[in-house]
Amino acid sequence: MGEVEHFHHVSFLVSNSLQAAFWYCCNFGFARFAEKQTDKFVEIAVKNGKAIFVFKSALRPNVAEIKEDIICHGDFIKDVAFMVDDIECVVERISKLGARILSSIEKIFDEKGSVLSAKVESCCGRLVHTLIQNIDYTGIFIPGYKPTDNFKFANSLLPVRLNFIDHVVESHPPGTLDDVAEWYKETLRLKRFWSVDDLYSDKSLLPVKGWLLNDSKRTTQLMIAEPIIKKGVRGQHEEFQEYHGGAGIQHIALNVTNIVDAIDTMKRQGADFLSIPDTYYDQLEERLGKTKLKVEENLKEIRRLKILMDFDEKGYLLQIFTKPVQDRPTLFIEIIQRRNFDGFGAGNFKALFAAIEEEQKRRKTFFLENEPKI
Ligand SMILES: O=C(O)C(=O)Cc1ccc(O)cc1
Ligand SMILES: [Fe+2]
Repeated sequence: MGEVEHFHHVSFLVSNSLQAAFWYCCNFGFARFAEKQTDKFVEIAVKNGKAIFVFKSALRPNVAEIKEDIICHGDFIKDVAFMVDDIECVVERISKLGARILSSIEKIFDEKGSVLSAKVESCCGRLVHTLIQNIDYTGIFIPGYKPTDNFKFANSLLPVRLNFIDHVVESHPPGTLDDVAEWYKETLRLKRFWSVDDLYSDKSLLPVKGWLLNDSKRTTQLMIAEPIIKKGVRGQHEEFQEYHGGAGIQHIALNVTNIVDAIDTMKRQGADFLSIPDTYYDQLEERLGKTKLKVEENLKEIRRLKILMDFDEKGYLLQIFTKPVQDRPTLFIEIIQRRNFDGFGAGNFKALFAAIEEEQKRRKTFFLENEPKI
């Protein structure tokens, strides 16, 4: 007991929740469905399938609880919320470990029933984790949120179907993964499922260390990553941490059943993804030609839409990554489809890392000598 069941939602702290929510609805097919307002904050919840994002902003100046956060990080993911089976057990373990309990267990309720909820600090910068255990809640989201209609304009767009949050990736400073993995094991019972000490070891690209942590049923996938520092250049995690202001969520992957349809629609409606060279698809088709794997999708469409593909003898995954989704080069979104393949696209790391480094060079954040002199 005392285990995580699945991601419940992800909550962003932003300067204007209305605009952020609208932007996510237009780009990724979310629909606004719930809202909560207090004297200090407004929160807007958007949903697509089981994936729920919440955007929170302050309604007045100098709100103490978030002042530091907003000054330091800009718009960012503040809270990765988990559904747990026994909140008392989890909170007790967390307090024993010495982590701060930001809100102790509380029963929250409205006319649709109740849940137990608590909030704890994480070991990932200023990220927090809300923990939720259901009692008998039948409402739309969490007690206290009122239903809202979707944005009229977003309703008129072509639909995009997402399923759920496939995985979340945290970016940590170099040399800290052991402690981070230990923290998630001791608190949330997330265990290391696999680890790669060098996610991509080609000498021409910058290495990243990444470990995948899972709950026992493997429905919650949390990846923790850190850079392996190289002189003279700023890798993707150094760039993230420098612009974000420390450790934080680097990307969120959203699971889909039909990635070709989803990406075709998202691209038509303006979502901006990393570009992949044609040579990647020449090599992919050659490698696929040597296997007996049956691919349902049209490879011409995969090439046209610049979707990445990795496979083994049993199945395959298709994935694509957006450019950063705010002014700073920090958080990005991944769309992923799995067909009998629950690993990570190790065969895609080269293409992904090359595309990210290309973007870094374009933004002039890759080489350290280009650092702006303040
Ligand atoms: O391939 C994926 O979807 C991953 O999530 C792996 C990953 C982990 C860390 C990175 O900096 C980049 C990619
Ligand atoms: Fe990912």
